[in-house]
Amino acid sequence: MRDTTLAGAVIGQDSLLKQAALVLGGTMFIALAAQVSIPFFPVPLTLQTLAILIVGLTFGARLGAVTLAAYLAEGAMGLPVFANGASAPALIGPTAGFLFGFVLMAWVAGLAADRGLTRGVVSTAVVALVASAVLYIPGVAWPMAVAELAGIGGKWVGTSAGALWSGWVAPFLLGDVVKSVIAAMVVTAGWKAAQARKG
Ligand SMILES: O=C(O)CCCC[C@@H]1SC[C@@H]2NC(=O)N[C@@H]21
Repeated sequence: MRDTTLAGAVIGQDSLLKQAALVLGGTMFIALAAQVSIPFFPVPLTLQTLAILIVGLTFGARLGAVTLAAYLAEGAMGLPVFANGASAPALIGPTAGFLFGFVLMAWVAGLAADRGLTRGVVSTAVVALVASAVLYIPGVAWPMAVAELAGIGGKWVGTSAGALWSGWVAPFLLGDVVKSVIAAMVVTAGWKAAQARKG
């Protein structure tokens, strides 16, 4: 049977042990990428989204979303896995919408992978761009309204549309394009290598 995900083709996702190893490895990869950042305020530019795209595109929707849920759990437990070594407090800070949205982002990328849409560079880059765009829905909804509804205070809560654009969206758009193309190149190269190995 044809493997639907790259992780399945390379190491298999058939046993619980393999799935746990993938989830653990995925969270470590994302945590490392989170430390590569340019500390813009209030939202840093980081390599998290590149790592999340690669995880989602490689693991598929279910395991990708589980990996991101595990990543959030690690941070909630106090591990310094978020940007700039942050942990639990970030889950109610200005970037919390992005953090929770990472689960959705990995799921969207993984869904396309599960459907076989991530074999060519162009289609994979388009999928990665769509998943990157979807992330801004929770990313912006959080400071715009959700944090206030959740009873969270802060200068960034209920901020203006202009500030949302200049703090939460605009600085990252070019990077999203670059990260999407890199993720697509990595994943399609992975598929080529996996196929060459099979002969
Ligand atoms: O606090 C965290 O660990 C999350 C940081 C979120 C950064 C967001 S993700 C989308 C956008 N692209 C970036 O490079 N930075 C922001």
